[in-house]
Amino acid sequence: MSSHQSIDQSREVKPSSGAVKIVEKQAQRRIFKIIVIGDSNVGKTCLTYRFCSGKFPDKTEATIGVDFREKTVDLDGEQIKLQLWDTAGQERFRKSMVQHYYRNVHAVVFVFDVTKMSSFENMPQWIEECDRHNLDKNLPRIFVGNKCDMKDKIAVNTNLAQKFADSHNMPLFETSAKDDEKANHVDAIFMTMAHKLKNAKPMMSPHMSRYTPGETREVINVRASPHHRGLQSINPNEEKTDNCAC
Ligand SMILES: Nc1nc2c(ncn2[C@@H]2O[C@H](COP(=O)(O)OP(=O)(O)OP(=O)(O)O)[C@@H](O)[C@H]2O)c(=O)[nH]1
Repeated sequence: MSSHQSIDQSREVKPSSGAVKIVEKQAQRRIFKIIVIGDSNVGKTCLTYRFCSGKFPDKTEATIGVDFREKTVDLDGEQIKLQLWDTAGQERFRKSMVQHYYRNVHAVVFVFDVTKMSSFENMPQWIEECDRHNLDKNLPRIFVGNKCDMKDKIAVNTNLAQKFADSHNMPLFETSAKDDEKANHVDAIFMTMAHKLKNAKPMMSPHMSRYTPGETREVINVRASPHHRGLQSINPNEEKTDNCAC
């Protein structure tokens, strides 16, 4: 039995009620957890914000712990919810949360900054971190070079990035969270992932599905002032709350 079916059964509802139909529709919606990882300052927050809110954030600060955003997308008539876990790149802001990132993950987006060679050179370490946390090597993975709008500062050329992506069996996307003309391109990254997930993965684990009917956007262990990014704050001092999907 799928986790969502068990939600349906836990609700006492009358089959003829209109409200029941809504509940059932929500309960059947599949949810996928995608973690976005890479060095600090490469633009993980801006990419997830661009996808979920359709714009480049006015202001960002280093992520503390993890920011959590969601977007529901329509794939061939099926509503799929993508939960994007925007993780802190700075080691000191990751420590307390890191074990939560890697639970029940369905896909990974690796991000580097095309203007910063070190962010590309550190990629093997991010892959190793995934391995250390026993992430299934067959999970869909996408490799993203961000900040392509800074054309005169490009340090990592496409050939090099493509070679790395090929050697790790990942598609490469070079994009810009900032450039409005590339907004569709950012969408394409996450929609490609959604398509891969739709075909590859059946359901959320039962542990996570407890939270599936809600439509709220939440932040776990957020930065000091998340509101400018359109996020809601849970208690920033709590590592884990009842609303935490980890
Ligand atoms: N030019 C340009 N700047 C960008 C782009 N994406 C992000 N930035 C800038 O890069 C800086 C870091 O962006 P963030 O999205 O906060 O980076 P992050 O990877 O989430 O950083 P951490 O939270 O520390 O891990 C900010 O000043 C952004 O404005 C982009 O596509 N082009």
